[in-house]
Amino acid sequence: MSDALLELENNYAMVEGFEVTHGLDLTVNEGEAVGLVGRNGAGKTSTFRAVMGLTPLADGSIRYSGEELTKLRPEVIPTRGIGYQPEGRDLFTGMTVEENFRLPIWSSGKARGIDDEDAMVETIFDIFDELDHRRDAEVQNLSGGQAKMCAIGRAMALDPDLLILDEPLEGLAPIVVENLKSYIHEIIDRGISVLVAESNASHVPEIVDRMYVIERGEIVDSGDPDVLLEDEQIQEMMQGGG
Ligand SMILES: Nc1ncnc2c1ncn2[C@@H]1O[C@H](COP(=O)(O)OP(=O)(O)OP(=O)(O)O)[C@@H](O)[C@H]1O
Repeated sequence: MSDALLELENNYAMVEGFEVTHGLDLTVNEGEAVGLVGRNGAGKTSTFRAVMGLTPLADGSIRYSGEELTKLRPEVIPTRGIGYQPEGRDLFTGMTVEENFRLPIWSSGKARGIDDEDAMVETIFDIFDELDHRRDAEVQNLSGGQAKMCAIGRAMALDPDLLILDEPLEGLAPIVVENLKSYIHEIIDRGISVLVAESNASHVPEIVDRMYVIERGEIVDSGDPDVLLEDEQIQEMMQGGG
């Protein structure tokens, strides 16, 4: 028996009436950190949005702990244990850092079986200790690195078993990238599985155990990130975008 947590099989994701992934298969096993690497426009975001029920599939299945997700409404999916950090600076503006963490718990904490809202919020601030003194800051006033931390922290609010991160390191200064990587390592060390998209493949071997390469909506290779990134064809493919 496999210990698969998330299983995408034969996915054809549709965006604005166009098929943007073509028979995509991808698996994340329990406790695993997996990368999805490809140029901008390759289909990483569409794949993640399909998992979260935000982009429809023309065909295929997405199972999480054996349950078919494509039959669920999008608001139910995080309550099954999947946290999602969308690409970019997508936070609840006009609200503080702490309110961004509390909002998912207010709306869906009960459905996820979270009894102690305060304890959950403090667990997030324990990981992202740098945000502790900014807890009352409105999120639009955060630096780029702090905003990414807040977005990942918010994705942790429903105590996920799997965290999906869409380009968490994008647009950050090198020192901030190192900082973010150490936070992601801490999350992995806590036993949370991670699926992370990156268009800059160089960061990925330090974070993940296994990686998929996506090109024009298809998985073209998968395996050990260090080995894949040595491959000249993959190096060529990654250049000229991302
Ligand atoms: N709103 C949209 N309308 C039309 N086409 C779209 C839309 N969003 C994405 N696409 C197309 O879908 C394909 C996959 O895009 P997707 O955003 O999933 O790729 P990506 O690998 O995540 O890249 P990026 O990092 O740039 O978001 C691309 O060809 C893109 O042009």
